[in-house]
Amino acid sequence: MASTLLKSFSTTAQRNVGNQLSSAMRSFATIHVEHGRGVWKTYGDVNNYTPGKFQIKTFNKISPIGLARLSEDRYDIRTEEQDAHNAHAILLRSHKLKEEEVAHTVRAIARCGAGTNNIPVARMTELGIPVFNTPGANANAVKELVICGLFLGSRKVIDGINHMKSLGEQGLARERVEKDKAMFGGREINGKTLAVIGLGNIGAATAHDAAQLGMKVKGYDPGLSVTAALKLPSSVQLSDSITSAVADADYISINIPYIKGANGTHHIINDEIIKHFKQGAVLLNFARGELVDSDALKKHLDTKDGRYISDFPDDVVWNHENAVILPHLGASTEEAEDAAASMAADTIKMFLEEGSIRHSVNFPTTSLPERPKGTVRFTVVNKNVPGCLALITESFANAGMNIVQQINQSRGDIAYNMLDIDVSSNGDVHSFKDVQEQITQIDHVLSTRILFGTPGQGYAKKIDGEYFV
Ligand SMILES: NC(=O)C1=CN([C@@H]2O[C@H](COP(=O)(O)OP(=O)(O)OC[C@H]3O[C@@H](n4cnc5c(N)ncnc54)[C@H](O)[C@@H]3O)[C@@H](O)[C@H]2O)C=CC1
Ligand SMILES: O=C(O)C(=O)COP(=O)(O)O
Repeated sequence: MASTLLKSFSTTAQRNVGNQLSSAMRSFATIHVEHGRGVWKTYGDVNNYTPGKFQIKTFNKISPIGLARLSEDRYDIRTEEQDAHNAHAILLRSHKLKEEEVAHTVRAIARCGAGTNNIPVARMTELGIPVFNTPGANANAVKELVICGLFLGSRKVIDGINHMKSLGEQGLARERVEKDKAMFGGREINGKTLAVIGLGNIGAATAHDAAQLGMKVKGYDPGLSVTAALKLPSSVQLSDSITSAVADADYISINIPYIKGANGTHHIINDEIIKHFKQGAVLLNFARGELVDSDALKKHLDTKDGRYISDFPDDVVWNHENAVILPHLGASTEEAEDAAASMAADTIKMFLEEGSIRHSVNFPTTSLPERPKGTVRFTVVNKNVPGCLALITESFANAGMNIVQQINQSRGDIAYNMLDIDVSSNGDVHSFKDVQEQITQIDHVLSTRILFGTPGQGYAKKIDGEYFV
């Protein structure tokens, strides 16, 4: 393949490593790479591209405390309303992200929260884009609302409040209060049984606090890790199926991710499960609306005096007298918003500036020790197929470049590589761009980056043989 890059090894190659690297970084600040089908070339300017800063596209209200971790000198933060067609990363909460909102320049997406069902994760994996979330950052906020839900499901607090408003409007509150309260009797949670479906960050915290409040707690989670199990109170009784967990429960809290498709969790709480619910059982859904089959649930509310406390819209039971529907408030506390946005910002920063990966839902956790002086860091995303890694390392060897340290990790269909290359071994910035070009062309390689420390440079992406920055 023809390259229009001019090679200029001569002078730079002789300089000491420090000069060489800073010279390379200066050259990089002016190099922009345009990619077209089968062609790789450089040119001087790219419309609306801001050299030197990473552009971050945000959706939803992201906590300013979190965003402040992305310093103004290195990050250009754009809101939903602002143009950001050269965005390097996306930060969002519950916005339902469409593929067309992910510009070809986007290298990463971070969800300030737990659930990533609003992001087309499978497609992002195909495109080689890591998706991150913030495990545990908003769990306490949700747990507190689940505990509140236990009380809302036991005591007719909301009906009582509405009644008092209505009496107040008629000037009858004092006269009627003692007589009317008999309409709003309830029960206590102490001594009752709670089944927690999903014992992750929220479920485990809920199990813990419910036990403290005197409840008998049962739990079901086929993916329970040993670490998570050790954090659970010893009194929690583990069940081997949802059915056995819910069978004798007065309260059921569902705290699992929503996953579409085969082996997913769509309508996991369906007629089959709900028919095992006890008379008067209260279902708490602070996870996702789609986990529950509302038609089946309605029968439980209609015929078995069941209750439903949910954080999500529902077309069937939204106005049922036994349902309390909240406007997705679980994570809407200052503390949770700050914690989730801060964790997401730190994760994105780490990925953009160092290439390290943590808290990803589709990429392997990957990190290298700090980049040694006199090295340039490459990262490569490729499909997890045999032989790819050998071709990548061979490209450096063919260019006479020495790999100082490297790591290759895989997860499912994707593999991720970080490689620190000795800059004294060969050439200047153009030699590195040449190697990047060769690596990007390898079959199954999806994207490559050179991290020079100059933000916003050195990215190349290949989709169906077509290159993009
Ligand atoms: N209402 C709100 O504002 C919020 C809602 N959420 C929802 O809650 C969910 C859980 O959040 P976290 O506890 O932070 O996540 P997490 O990842 O810490 O825990 C999820 C747990 O569910 C388990 N699980 C998965 N599939 C299961 C199944 N079929 N049956 C039983 N257990 C299963 C997993 O093994 C894991 O332990 C999120 O995915 C999100 O949908 C999370 C945060 C805020
Ligand atoms: O973290 C989650 O999964 C949530 O549901 C929280 O959503 P939010 O960030 O409040 O829009």
